[in-house]
Amino acid sequence: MGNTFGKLFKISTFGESHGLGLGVVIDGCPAGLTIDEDFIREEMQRRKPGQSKITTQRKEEDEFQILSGVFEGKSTGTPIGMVILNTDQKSKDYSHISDKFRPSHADFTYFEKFGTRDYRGGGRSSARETAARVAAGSIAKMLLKHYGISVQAYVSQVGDLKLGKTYQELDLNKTEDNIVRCPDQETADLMIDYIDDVRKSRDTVGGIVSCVAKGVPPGIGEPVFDRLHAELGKAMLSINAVKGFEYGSGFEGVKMRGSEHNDAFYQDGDRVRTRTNHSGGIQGGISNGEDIYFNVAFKPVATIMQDQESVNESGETVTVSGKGRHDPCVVPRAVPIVEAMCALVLADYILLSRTNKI
Ligand SMILES: Cc1cc2nc3c(=O)[nH]c(=O)nc-3n(C[C@H](O)[C@H](O)[C@H](O)COP(=O)(O)O)c2cc1C
Ligand SMILES: C=C(O[C@@H]1CC(C(=O)O)=C[C@@H](OP(=O)(O)O)[C@H]1O)C(=O)O
Repeated sequence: MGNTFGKLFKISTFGESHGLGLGVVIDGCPAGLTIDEDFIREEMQRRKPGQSKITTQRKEEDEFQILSGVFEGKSTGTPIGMVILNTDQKSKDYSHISDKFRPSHADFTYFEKFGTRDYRGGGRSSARETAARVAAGSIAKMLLKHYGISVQAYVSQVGDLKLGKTYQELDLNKTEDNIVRCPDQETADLMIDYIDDVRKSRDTVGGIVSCVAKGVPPGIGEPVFDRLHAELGKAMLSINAVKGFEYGSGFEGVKMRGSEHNDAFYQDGDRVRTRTNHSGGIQGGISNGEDIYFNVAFKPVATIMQDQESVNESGETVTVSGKGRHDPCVVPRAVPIVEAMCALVLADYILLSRTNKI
Protein backbone atom coordinates (compact mmCIF):
# COMPACT_ATOMS: atom_id res chain seq x y z
CA MET A 1 0.00 0.00 0.00
CA GLY A 2 2.89 2.36 -0.56
CA ASN A 3 4.17 2.57 3.00
CA THR A 4 7.39 0.64 2.36
CA PHE A 5 10.49 1.94 0.57
CA GLY A 6 13.75 0.26 -0.41
CA LYS A 7 14.87 -3.17 -1.55
CA LEU A 8 17.50 -4.44 0.90
CA PHE A 9 17.69 -1.55 3.36
CA LYS A 10 13.92 -1.40 3.59
CA ILE A 11 11.76 0.95 5.65
CA SER A 12 8.06 0.84 6.50
CA THR A 13 6.59 3.88 8.20
CA PHE A 14 3.32 4.10 10.11
CA GLY A 15 1.28 6.68 11.98
CA GLU A 16 -0.76 9.84 11.63
CA SER A 17 -0.23 13.44 12.66
CA HIS A 18 -2.88 13.52 15.41
CA GLY A 19 -2.87 9.84 16.43
CA LEU A 20 -0.90 8.45 19.34
CA GLY A 21 2.35 8.50 17.44
CA LEU A 22 4.29 7.35 14.42
CA GLY A 23 7.29 5.26 13.66
CA VAL A 24 9.35 3.14 11.35
CA VAL A 25 10.58 -0.41 10.98
CA ILE A 26 13.93 -0.75 9.22
CA ASP A 27 14.51 -4.23 7.89
CA GLY A 28 17.85 -5.07 6.30
CA CYS A 29 20.27 -2.95 8.28
CA PRO A 30 23.44 -5.07 8.50
CA ALA A 31 24.52 -6.25 11.96
CA GLY A 32 27.42 -4.58 13.73
CA LEU A 33 26.69 -0.97 12.82
CA THR A 34 27.29 1.39 15.75
CA ILE A 35 24.01 3.21 16.40
CA ASP A 36 24.68 6.73 17.65
CA GLU A 37 21.47 7.84 19.38
CA ASP A 38 22.77 11.39 19.87
CA PHE A 39 23.16 11.71 16.12
CA ILE A 40 19.58 10.49 15.54
CA ARG A 41 18.42 13.09 18.09
CA GLU A 42 20.31 15.88 16.28
CA GLU A 43 18.75 14.91 12.96
CA MET A 44 15.26 14.88 14.51
CA GLN A 45 15.88 18.36 15.95
CA ARG A 46 16.67 19.70 12.48
CA ARG A 47 13.27 18.53 11.18
CA LYS A 48 11.00 19.03 14.18
CA PRO A 49 8.11 21.52 14.05
CA GLY A 50 8.18 24.66 16.19
CA GLN A 51 11.90 25.24 15.68
CA SER A 52 11.78 28.92 14.63
CA LYS A 53 9.51 31.83 13.67
CA ILE A 54 9.48 30.68 10.03
CA THR A 55 8.09 27.19 10.71
CA THR A 56 4.82 25.81 12.07
CA GLN A 57 4.45 26.62 15.76
CA ARG A 58 3.38 23.09 16.74
CA LYS A 59 5.75 22.11 19.54
CA GLU A 60 7.03 18.57 19.30
CA GLU A 61 10.37 17.49 20.73
CA ASP A 62 10.27 14.40 18.51
CA GLU A 63 11.83 12.22 21.18
CA PHE A 64 12.19 8.72 19.75
CA GLN A 65 12.48 5.29 21.28
CA ILE A 66 14.30 2.36 19.73
CA LEU A 67 12.20 -0.71 20.43
CA SER A 68 14.26 -3.41 18.77
CA GLY A 69 17.18 -4.39 16.59
CA VAL A 70 19.88 -2.65 18.64
CA PHE A 71 21.85 -4.33 21.43
CA GLU A 72 24.75 -2.81 23.36
CA GLY A 73 24.86 0.13 20.94
CA LYS A 74 25.10 -1.93 17.77
CA SER A 75 22.59 -3.15 15.19
CA THR A 76 21.85 -6.87 15.50
CA GLY A 77 20.70 -7.46 11.91
CA THR A 78 17.07 -7.85 13.07
CA PRO A 79 14.32 -5.28 12.34
CA ILE A 80 14.99 -1.91 13.98
CA GLY A 81 11.71 -0.50 15.30
CA MET A 82 11.48 3.15 16.30
CA VAL A 83 8.55 5.16 17.63
CA ILE A 84 7.90 8.86 18.12
CA LEU A 85 4.86 9.82 20.20
CA ASN A 86 2.71 12.83 19.31
CA THR A 87 2.40 15.28 22.19
CA ASP A 88 1.05 18.59 20.84
CA GLN A 89 -1.85 17.81 18.54
CA LYS A 90 -4.60 20.47 18.43
CA SER A 91 -7.30 18.59 16.58
CA LYS A 92 -9.87 21.37 17.19
CA ASP A 93 -8.11 23.40 14.48
CA TYR A 94 -9.45 20.86 12.01
CA SER A 95 -13.08 20.50 13.24
CA HIS A 96 -14.29 23.15 10.77
CA ILE A 97 -12.95 21.12 7.83
CA SER A 98 -13.99 17.65 9.06
CA ASP A 99 -16.19 17.32 5.95
CA LYS A 100 -14.54 19.96 3.74
CA PHE A 101 -11.56 19.72 1.45
CA ARG A 102 -8.65 22.12 1.73
CA PRO A 103 -7.59 23.18 -1.78
CA SER A 104 -4.35 21.48 -2.82
CA HIS A 105 -3.92 19.43 0.37
CA ALA A 106 -4.70 15.69 0.30
CA ASP A 107 -8.17 15.87 1.92
CA PHE A 108 -10.17 15.26 -1.25
CA THR A 109 -7.91 12.56 -2.72
CA TYR A 110 -7.63 10.56 0.53
CA PHE A 111 -11.42 10.69 0.87
CA GLU A 112 -11.91 9.56 -2.75
CA LYS A 113 -9.43 6.71 -2.37
CA PHE A 114 -10.44 5.34 1.03
CA GLY A 115 -14.03 6.61 1.42
CA THR A 116 -13.05 7.84 4.87
CA ARG A 117 -10.26 9.96 6.32
CA ASP A 118 -8.66 11.09 9.54
CA TYR A 119 -9.17 14.80 8.94
CA ARG A 120 -7.20 15.76 12.09
CA GLY A 121 -4.00 17.42 10.91
CA GLY A 122 -4.35 15.77 7.53
CA GLY A 123 -3.91 12.32 9.11
CA ARG A 124 -1.28 10.29 7.32
CA SER A 125 -0.93 12.84 4.53
CA SER A 126 0.74 15.21 6.99
CA ALA A 127 4.46 15.86 6.71
CA ARG A 128 4.59 14.72 10.32
CA GLU A 129 5.16 11.27 8.78
CA THR A 130 8.57 12.46 7.62
CA ALA A 131 9.78 12.32 11.25
CA ALA A 132 9.90 8.54 10.78
CA ARG A 133 11.89 8.94 7.55
CA VAL A 134 14.45 11.18 9.26
CA ALA A 135 14.83 8.66 12.09
CA ALA A 136 15.48 5.89 9.54
CA GLY A 137 17.61 8.17 7.37
CA SER A 138 19.93 8.92 10.26
CA ILE A 139 20.71 5.20 10.54
CA ALA A 140 21.24 5.04 6.77
CA LYS A 141 23.69 7.94 7.17
CA MET A 142 25.63 5.95 9.79
CA LEU A 143 25.92 3.07 7.31
CA LEU A 144 27.04 5.47 4.56
CA LYS A 145 29.67 6.99 6.86
CA HIS A 146 31.13 3.51 7.20
CA TYR A 147 31.58 3.55 3.39
CA GLY A 148 32.97 7.11 3.36
CA ILE A 149 29.84 8.67 1.85
CA SER A 150 28.33 12.00 2.99
CA VAL A 151 25.02 13.64 2.09
CA GLN A 152 24.43 17.38 2.56
CA ALA A 153 21.41 19.44 1.55
CA TYR A 154 20.67 23.15 1.83
CA VAL A 155 18.09 25.72 0.78
CA SER A 156 19.01 27.29 -2.56
CA GLN A 157 15.79 29.16 -3.40
CA VAL A 158 12.74 30.65 -1.68
CA GLY A 159 10.08 32.05 -3.99
CA ASP A 160 12.05 33.93 -6.66
CA LEU A 161 14.97 34.59 -4.32
CA LYS A 162 17.81 32.46 -5.66
CA LEU A 163 21.10 31.71 -3.94
CA GLY A 164 22.88 31.83 -7.30
CA LYS A 165 25.98 29.85 -6.21
CA THR A 166 26.92 26.26 -6.90
CA TYR A 167 27.57 23.86 -4.03
CA GLN A 168 31.30 24.03 -4.83
CA GLU A 169 31.23 27.79 -4.15
CA LEU A 170 29.61 27.31 -0.73
CA ASP A 171 30.76 26.10 2.66
CA LEU A 172 28.05 23.56 3.37
CA ASN A 173 29.16 23.34 7.01
CA LYS A 174 27.45 26.74 7.41
CA THR A 175 24.00 25.42 6.50
CA GLU A 176 22.98 24.95 10.13
CA ASP A 177 24.15 28.46 11.08
CA ASN A 178 20.77 30.02 10.34
CA ILE A 179 17.10 29.10 10.66
CA VAL A 180 16.41 28.89 6.92
CA ARG A 181 19.34 26.50 6.26
CA CYS A 182 20.98 28.47 3.47
CA PRO A 183 24.79 28.36 3.76
CA ASP A 184 25.21 31.94 2.47
CA GLN A 185 24.35 34.23 5.42
CA GLU A 186 23.48 37.28 3.31
CA THR A 187 21.01 35.32 1.18
CA ALA A 188 19.75 33.51 4.28
CA ASP A 189 18.83 36.83 5.91
CA LEU A 190 16.86 37.87 2.80
CA MET A 191 15.11 34.48 2.70
CA ILE A 192 14.14 34.68 6.38
CA ASP A 193 12.62 38.16 5.90
CA TYR A 194 10.88 36.99 2.74
CA ILE A 195 9.25 34.01 4.48
CA ASP A 196 8.31 36.13 7.48
CA ASP A 197 6.66 38.74 5.26
CA VAL A 198 4.72 36.05 3.41
CA ARG A 199 3.63 34.56 6.75
CA LYS A 200 2.44 37.96 7.99
CA SER A 201 0.37 38.35 4.84
CA ARG A 202 -1.35 35.02 5.75
CA ASP A 203 0.17 33.33 2.74
CA THR A 204 2.81 30.71 1.92
CA VAL A 205 5.71 30.33 -0.52
CA GLY A 206 7.66 27.49 -2.16
CA GLY A 207 11.36 26.88 -2.61
CA ILE A 208 14.19 24.60 -3.69
CA VAL A 209 16.38 22.28 -1.65
CA SER A 210 19.68 21.30 -3.29
CA CYS A 211 21.62 18.23 -2.23
CA VAL A 212 25.04 16.71 -2.86
CA ALA A 213 26.30 13.21 -2.07
CA LYS A 214 30.09 12.83 -1.99
CA GLY A 215 32.19 9.71 -1.88
CA VAL A 216 29.78 7.42 -3.74
CA PRO A 217 32.02 4.90 -5.52
CA PRO A 218 31.52 4.16 -9.23
CA GLY A 219 29.25 1.25 -10.09
CA ILE A 220 26.22 1.91 -7.84
CA GLY A 221 22.81 1.68 -9.58
CA GLU A 222 20.40 -0.92 -10.93
CA PRO A 223 19.48 -0.30 -14.58
CA VAL A 224 17.23 -0.36 -16.35
CA PHE A 225 14.13 0.42 -14.29
CA ASP A 226 15.94 1.03 -11.02
CA ARG A 227 18.50 3.48 -12.32
CA LEU A 228 20.11 5.33 -9.42
CA HIS A 229 18.63 8.68 -10.45
CA ALA A 230 15.19 7.09 -10.98
CA GLU A 231 15.24 5.84 -7.40
CA LEU A 232 16.46 9.21 -6.12
CA GLY A 233 13.69 10.88 -8.11
CA LYS A 234 11.09 8.55 -6.61
CA ALA A 235 12.46 9.13 -3.12
CA MET A 236 12.29 12.91 -3.52
CA LEU A 237 8.89 12.93 -5.22
CA SER A 238 7.53 10.85 -2.33
CA ILE A 239 8.15 13.79 0.03
CA ASN A 240 5.11 15.96 0.80
CA ALA A 241 4.71 19.07 -1.36
CA VAL A 242 7.46 18.14 -3.86
CA LYS A 243 6.76 19.27 -7.42
CA GLY A 244 10.04 18.71 -9.22
CA PHE A 245 13.32 16.82 -9.29
CA GLU A 246 16.35 17.46 -11.48
CA TYR A 247 19.86 16.08 -11.25
CA GLY A 248 23.13 17.13 -12.84
CA SER A 249 22.56 19.78 -15.51
CA GLY A 250 18.80 19.15 -15.15
CA PHE A 251 16.40 21.32 -17.11
CA GLU A 252 19.07 23.95 -17.84
CA GLY A 253 21.09 21.31 -19.69
CA VAL A 254 18.72 21.40 -22.66
CA LYS A 255 20.20 24.75 -23.67
CA MET A 256 23.70 23.29 -24.16
CA ARG A 257 25.29 21.53 -27.12
CA GLY A 258 26.66 18.02 -26.73
CA SER A 259 30.13 19.42 -27.24
CA GLU A 260 29.72 21.57 -24.12
CA HIS A 261 27.65 19.12 -22.12
CA ASN A 262 29.79 15.99 -22.44
CA ASP A 263 31.93 15.26 -19.41
CA ALA A 264 35.40 14.46 -20.76
CA PHE A 265 37.13 11.53 -19.06
CA TYR A 266 40.71 11.58 -17.80
CA GLN A 267 42.80 9.17 -15.78
CA ASP A 268 43.68 10.46 -12.30
CA GLY A 269 46.05 7.96 -10.69
CA ASP A 270 44.04 4.78 -10.33
CA ARG A 271 40.70 6.55 -10.86
CA VAL A 272 38.79 7.47 -13.99
CA ARG A 273 37.41 10.98 -13.47
CA THR A 274 35.52 13.56 -15.52
CA ARG A 275 36.62 17.16 -16.20
CA THR A 276 33.07 18.51 -15.79
CA ASN A 277 30.09 16.91 -14.08
CA HIS A 278 26.95 17.76 -16.04
CA SER A 279 26.00 14.11 -15.57
CA GLY A 280 25.52 14.74 -11.86
CA GLY A 281 27.65 11.72 -11.01
CA ILE A 282 25.33 9.24 -12.74
CA GLN A 283 25.55 7.76 -16.24
CA GLY A 284 23.27 5.01 -17.48
CA GLY A 285 21.66 4.89 -14.06
CA ILE A 286 24.99 3.96 -12.42
CA SER A 287 27.25 6.21 -10.34
CA ASN A 288 30.52 7.19 -12.01
CA GLY A 289 32.33 8.25 -8.83
CA GLU A 290 31.80 12.00 -9.20
CA ASP A 291 29.58 13.98 -6.82
CA ILE A 292 25.88 13.22 -7.15
CA TYR A 293 23.92 16.47 -6.98
CA PHE A 294 20.28 17.34 -7.50
CA ASN A 295 17.55 19.91 -6.82
CA VAL A 296 14.11 19.34 -5.33
CA ALA A 297 11.29 21.87 -5.86
CA PHE A 298 8.63 22.35 -3.15
CA LYS A 299 5.31 24.05 -3.74
CA PRO A 300 3.84 26.77 -1.50
CA VAL A 301 2.09 25.21 1.54
CA ALA A 302 -1.56 24.48 0.79
CA THR A 303 -3.14 25.55 4.09
CA ILE A 304 -3.34 29.32 4.03
CA MET A 305 -5.12 31.62 6.48
CA GLN A 306 -7.38 33.02 3.77
CA ASP A 307 -10.83 32.23 2.41
CA GLN A 308 -10.67 29.73 -0.45
CA GLU A 309 -13.34 28.28 -2.68
CA SER A 310 -13.98 24.56 -2.15
CA VAL A 311 -16.60 21.84 -1.78
CA ASN A 312 -17.60 19.52 1.07
CA GLU A 313 -18.12 15.74 1.11
CA SER A 314 -21.71 16.26 -0.12
CA GLY A 315 -20.54 18.27 -3.10
CA GLU A 316 -21.82 21.59 -1.78
CA THR A 317 -19.89 24.80 -2.41
CA VAL A 318 -18.15 26.01 0.74
CA THR A 319 -15.51 28.49 1.82
CA VAL A 320 -12.44 27.09 3.56
CA SER A 321 -9.87 29.02 5.54
CA GLY A 322 -6.87 27.49 7.31
CA LYS A 323 -6.66 27.54 11.09
CA GLY A 324 -3.95 26.61 13.53
CA ARG A 325 -0.23 26.18 13.03
CA HIS A 326 1.23 25.74 9.57
CA ASP A 327 4.57 26.19 7.86
CA PRO A 328 4.71 29.39 5.75
CA CYS A 329 7.41 27.64 3.68
CA VAL A 330 8.54 24.03 4.00
CA VAL A 331 12.13 24.22 2.74
CA PRO A 332 13.93 24.97 6.04
CA ARG A 333 12.53 21.75 7.53
CA ALA A 334 12.72 19.83 4.24
CA VAL A 335 16.55 19.93 4.24
CA PRO A 336 16.98 16.99 6.67
CA ILE A 337 14.13 15.13 4.93
CA VAL A 338 15.84 15.37 1.54
CA GLU A 339 19.09 14.20 3.12
CA ALA A 340 17.31 11.30 4.83
CA MET A 341 15.64 10.10 1.63
CA CYS A 342 18.92 10.40 -0.31
CA ALA A 343 20.76 8.46 2.41
CA LEU A 344 18.11 5.73 2.35
CA VAL A 345 18.49 5.29 -1.42
CA LEU A 346 22.28 5.25 -1.27
CA ALA A 347 22.41 2.82 1.68
CA ASP A 348 20.02 0.52 -0.15
CA TYR A 349 21.95 0.72 -3.42
CA ILE A 350 25.35 0.26 -1.78
CA LEU A 351 24.05 -3.00 -0.27
CA LEU A 352 22.49 -4.03 -3.60
CA SER A 353 25.75 -3.40 -5.45
CA ARG A 354 27.39 -6.11 -3.37
CA THR A 355 25.26 -8.65 -5.28
CA ASN A 356 26.51 -7.48 -8.70
CA LYS A 357 29.88 -9.21 -9.07
CA ILE A 358 31.61 -12.26 -7.68
C1 LIG B 1 8.49 19.82 6.04
C2 LIG B 1 7.10 19.99 5.51
C3 LIG B 1 6.16 20.72 6.24
C4 LIG B 1 4.87 20.88 5.76
N1 LIG B 1 3.99 21.64 6.49
C5 LIG B 1 2.74 21.85 6.02
C6 LIG B 1 1.81 22.64 6.76
O1 LIG B 1 2.12 23.13 7.84
N2 LIG B 1 0.57 22.80 6.24
C7 LIG B 1 0.21 22.27 5.02
O2 LIG B 1 -0.92 22.47 4.60
N3 LIG B 1 1.07 21.52 4.32
C8 LIG B 1 2.32 21.29 4.78
N4 LIG B 1 3.18 20.51 4.07
C9 LIG B 1 2.75 19.94 2.79
C10 LIG B 1 1.67 18.88 2.91
O3 LIG B 1 2.05 17.84 3.78
C11 LIG B 1 1.36 18.34 1.51
O4 LIG B 1 1.11 19.40 0.63
C12 LIG B 1 0.14 17.42 1.52
O5 LIG B 1 0.48 16.20 2.13
C13 LIG B 1 -0.39 17.12 0.12
O6 LIG B 1 0.55 16.44 -0.63
P1 LIG B 1 1.21 17.02 -1.98
O7 LIG B 1 1.43 18.47 -1.77
O8 LIG B 1 2.51 16.27 -2.10
O9 LIG B 1 0.26 16.76 -3.10
C14 LIG B 1 4.48 20.31 4.53
C15 LIG B 1 5.43 19.58 3.79
C16 LIG B 1 6.73 19.41 4.27
C17 LIG B 1 7.73 18.64 3.46
C1 LIG C 1 3.53 18.36 12.80
C2 LIG C 1 4.36 18.58 11.81
O1 LIG C 1 4.09 19.45 10.76
C3 LIG C 1 2.77 19.61 10.35
C4 LIG C 1 2.68 19.33 8.86
C5 LIG C 1 1.35 19.67 8.32
C6 LIG C 1 0.99 19.12 6.99
O2 LIG C 1 -0.16 19.34 6.56
O3 LIG C 1 1.84 18.49 6.33
C7 LIG C 1 0.49 20.52 9.00
C8 LIG C 1 0.76 21.02 10.35
O4 LIG C 1 0.14 20.13 11.26
P1 LIG C 1 -0.66 20.53 12.59
O5 LIG C 1 -1.81 21.37 12.17
O6 LIG C 1 -1.06 19.26 13.20
O7 LIG C 1 0.31 21.28 13.46
C9 LIG C 1 2.25 21.02 10.65
O8 LIG C 1 2.50 21.41 11.97
C10 LIG C 1 5.65 17.90 11.71
O9 LIG C 1 6.30 18.07 10.67
O10 LIG C 1 6.04 17.19 12.66
